[in-house]
Amino acid sequence: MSEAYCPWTVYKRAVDPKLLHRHKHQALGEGLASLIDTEVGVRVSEGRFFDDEPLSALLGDIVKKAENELTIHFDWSTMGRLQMTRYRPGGKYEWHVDNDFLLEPTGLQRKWTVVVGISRPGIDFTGGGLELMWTNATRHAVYLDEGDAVVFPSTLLHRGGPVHEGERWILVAWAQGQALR
Ligand SMILES: O=C(O)CCC(=O)C(=O)O
Ligand SMILES: [Fe+2]
Repeated sequence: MSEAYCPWTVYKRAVDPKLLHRHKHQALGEGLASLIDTEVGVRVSEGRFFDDEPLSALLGDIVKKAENELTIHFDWSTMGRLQMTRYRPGGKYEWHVDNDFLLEPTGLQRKWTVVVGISRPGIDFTGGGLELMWTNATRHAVYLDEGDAVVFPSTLLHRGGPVHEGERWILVAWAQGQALR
């Protein structure tokens, strides 16, 4: 039997955890906005957008590497702003896709999603974690240790499962480009 193809790839220790922790503390100091999505009620988390050009460039390189490995090439031009997200106990982000709207004011669409772990599963938090939906409604759990990055198409259904104890922090970035291309 041939090996199953899945359109995502995980890179261990792709980002220096020290840098991620610095950004986490900076976001804490500046204040996190509630990301509770009351309209559809799928998201209970807090976060903050921030900029770090060298980190964006690094994440862009990771996306290009993933495109070559997965042999999928989307038309994208920028990584856009980075997002720091915190889930506390009960925090979650239910099944969704990331490309379902155009980004103001650029009109760009998200093409690739990069999630980088900042907290250690089973140590800093229990429960939670990223799951990706693939063929035949199969759920694939992705365990991201601090510094690990996963790259997947923003069209893919995914969720951040409910955190039970502790705090789960992640960095999320998106390769963005012209819509419908
Ligand atoms: O919690 C996760 O791992 C997923 C985060 C996510 O899907 C998002 O921020 O768009
Ligand atoms: Fe998402």
